[in-house]
Amino acid sequence: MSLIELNAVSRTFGAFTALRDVTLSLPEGRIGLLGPNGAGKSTLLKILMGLIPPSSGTGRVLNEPLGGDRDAAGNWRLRRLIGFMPEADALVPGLTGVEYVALAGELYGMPRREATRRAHEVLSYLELEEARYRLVEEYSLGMKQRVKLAQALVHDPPVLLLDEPTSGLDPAGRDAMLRLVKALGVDHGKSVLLSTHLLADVETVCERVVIIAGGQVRREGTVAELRDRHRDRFRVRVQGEAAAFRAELEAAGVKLLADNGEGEWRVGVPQGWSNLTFFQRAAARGVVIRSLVRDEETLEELFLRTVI
Ligand SMILES: Nc1ncnc2c1ncn2[C@@H]1O[C@H](COP(=O)(O)OP(=O)(O)OP(=O)(O)O)[C@@H](O)[C@H]1O
Repeated sequence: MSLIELNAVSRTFGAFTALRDVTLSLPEGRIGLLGPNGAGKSTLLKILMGLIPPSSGTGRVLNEPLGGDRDAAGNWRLRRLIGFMPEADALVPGLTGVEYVALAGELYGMPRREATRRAHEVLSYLELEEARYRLVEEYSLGMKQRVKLAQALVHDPPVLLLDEPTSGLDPAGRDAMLRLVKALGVDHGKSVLLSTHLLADVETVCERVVIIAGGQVRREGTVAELRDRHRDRFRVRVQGEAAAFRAELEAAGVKLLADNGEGEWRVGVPQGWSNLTFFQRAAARGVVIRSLVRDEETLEELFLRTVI
């Protein structure tokens, strides 16, 4: 089944357009929603969760329409399918960890006893067993992030929408959070939409990535596809009849991306082109290649180029 289908979804706040014409079709799995601050990630998650409606466009999550029906108990059907971890500190002071997570369970429509039972289970899974009877406001930042994740998991939804789950964490806390999120996907079969501005978070956890900037989808695909697409760059330094050689390369479909004016070029090559192809063509022209190195664009460079 498709995880998310969006058809020309836009969202405005007054005169400001936070999301513009977002059309997406995403399979189940672990998906990174990657974009700089203000890109529209939180707005998109809130629309998927049904917290705010789109201004225009339609969509489905696991086949349930956005803004769709309520069940007999008056709960949005969509909300049962989704666990949402907001970026903002949504903790309720005065409650212990277990009370807080159980309350979230009741808000998702679970009977109280079941919500409490699940709260204990989920807190143990997230390594908060010891802390579960302490007040949430006394938790460290890492614990607060985990208890927010716990409340998203309490009703055992198939889909998790996580808004910047590593926000504010130190490297060890970040690693721990990413490990937990990945395990929820790999070991427990949850689909995860992980919103972040950190490419490394996406690379650690996700199979696919949607890059969003200025309220628009800029790229979408598997993380591997995005990498592969950029294995076509070389840096080449030549000696001899450079101009004729360069013209020949361009005629063969090589793109000159940069020329430092001292005989070093940065080029993009067509498919099937190898190191050997350079040497063969150079030899035929009487040109000497003094150095030839692959010059892959890193995913980080790709991301920056995409969003700027
Ligand atoms: N309720 C609102 N009223 C007015 N503007 C809003 C509202 N919510 C979001 N925006 C604006 O929409 C844009 C996108 O915000 P959004 O929070 O979706 O971005 P984001 O990608 O999640 O970034 P961040 O990581 O900084 O939260 C921002 O310019 C923000 O100021």
